[in-house]
Amino acid sequence: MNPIPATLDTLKLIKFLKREPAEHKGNAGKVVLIGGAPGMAGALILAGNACLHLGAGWTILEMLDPASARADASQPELMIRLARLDIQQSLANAKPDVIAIGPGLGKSELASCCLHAALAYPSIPLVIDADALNLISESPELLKQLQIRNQQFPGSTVLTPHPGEAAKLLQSTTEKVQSDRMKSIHQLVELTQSIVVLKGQHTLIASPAHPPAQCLAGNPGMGTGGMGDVLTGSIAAIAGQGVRHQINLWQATGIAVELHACAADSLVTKGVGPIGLTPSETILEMRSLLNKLL
Ligand SMILES: NC(=O)C1=CN([C@@H]2O[C@H](COP(=O)(O)OP(=O)(O)OC[C@H]3O[C@@H](n4cnc5c(N)ncnc54)[C@H](O)[C@@H]3O)[C@@H](O)[C@H]2O)[C@@H](O)CC1
Ligand SMILES: Nc1ncnc2c1ncn2[C@@H]1O[C@H](COP(=O)(O)OP(=O)(O)O)[C@@H](O)[C@H]1O
Repeated sequence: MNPIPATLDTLKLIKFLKREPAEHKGNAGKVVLIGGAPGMAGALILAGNACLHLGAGWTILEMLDPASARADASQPELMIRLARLDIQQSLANAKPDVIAIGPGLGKSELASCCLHAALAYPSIPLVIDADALNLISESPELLKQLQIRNQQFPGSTVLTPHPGEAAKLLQSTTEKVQSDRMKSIHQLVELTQSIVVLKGQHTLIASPAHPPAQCLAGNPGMGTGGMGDVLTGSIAAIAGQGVRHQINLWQATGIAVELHACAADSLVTKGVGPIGLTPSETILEMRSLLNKLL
C-alpha cells in the first residue's frame, strides 16, 4: 500500500531568489538548453523563454535545427547556437551552471551524441525531458550512464516524464503508469536513481532521498503542446539561480512545478483559459507570481 503523498509546499523558498543590490548576471546562473530538432525548434525556444523570464543570468540554446539556429528577433536575449557533434567541447567552453536537454530533441545520431555529452558533464544540475527520456528508454548504455552520474553526483539530475514517457522508461504502458502513479514514481526513482517529476494531474515529485510529494495545483488547460517545455526551462532557471542562492535541485524542481501549476490556475481565474491557455502566457504569469513571492 502506498501512503498518501505529502502536498508540495515550496513557494516559500522563492524568497531565497531575492537579489542583493550588487548582484549581477554571474550570480544568476548560466543555463545551456539542448534540443529543437527540425520541426520542433519551438519546443526549445519555449524552454529558453521560460528560462529567461524566470531569471537565469544567461540562457544559451544549443539548437539542432540548422534553419532555426540564429538570433531570434522576437527574443534577442536568447543566445542561439547550432548544436554539432563536438557538443562536448561546446559545453566545456560554455562552463554552464545547469544543463537541460530534451525539448524537441528528436532521436537522431546528433541527439544521442548531445545526450551522452550532457550526461558526461560532471556535477552540475542536469534536467532531462522529452525525447532525451525516450532515448534513455531505448538505450541500456544511456541508462547506465545516467545511473553512474547519479552515483557520482547524487541529487544533481532530474527527469521530467509525462505518463507516456514514464511508460517507455518502465517498458510499460501509459494506462499502467496512470493506474498507480505512486507505484510508478517509486519504480522510476529506483530505475534511474534520479529526482523524478511524474507530470499530469497532481504531478508527483520524488527522489532516492525524498518520498513523493504531490502538487495539487494545475488544471486541464495545461494540456497544450509546449507546456512541459516551459517546465523544463523553469526548473533550469531556478536551479541556475539556486547555485548561488542556496536552493538545491530538489527544491528548485518543487518550486518550478508549483509555480507552473499555480500560474496556470491564476490565468484561469482571470478568464485566460482553460480553453486556449498557452505556454507563452503561462511563462509571463509565472514571472509575475515569482516576483510577488520574493
Ligand atoms: N512547439 C514544439 O515544437 C513542440 C514540440 N514538442 C516535442 O515533441 C516531441 C514529442 O513529444 P510529445 O509529448 O508531444 O509526444 P509523445 O508521443 O512523446 O507523448 C504524447 C503521449 O503521451 C501520453 N501522455 C502525455 N501526457 C499524458 C497525461 N497527462 N496523461 C496520460 N497520458 C499522457 C499520451 O499517450 C500522449 O498521446 C518532444 O520532443 C517534445 O519536446 C512538444 O513539446 C510540443 C510542442
Ligand atoms: N489535467 C492536468 N492537470 C494538471 N496539470 C496538467 C494537466 N494536463 C497537463 N498538465 C501539466 O502540463 C504539462 C504538460 O507537459 P508535457 O506533457 O510534457 O507537454 P509538452 O511535451 O507538450 O511540452 C505538465 O507540467 C503537466 O503536469
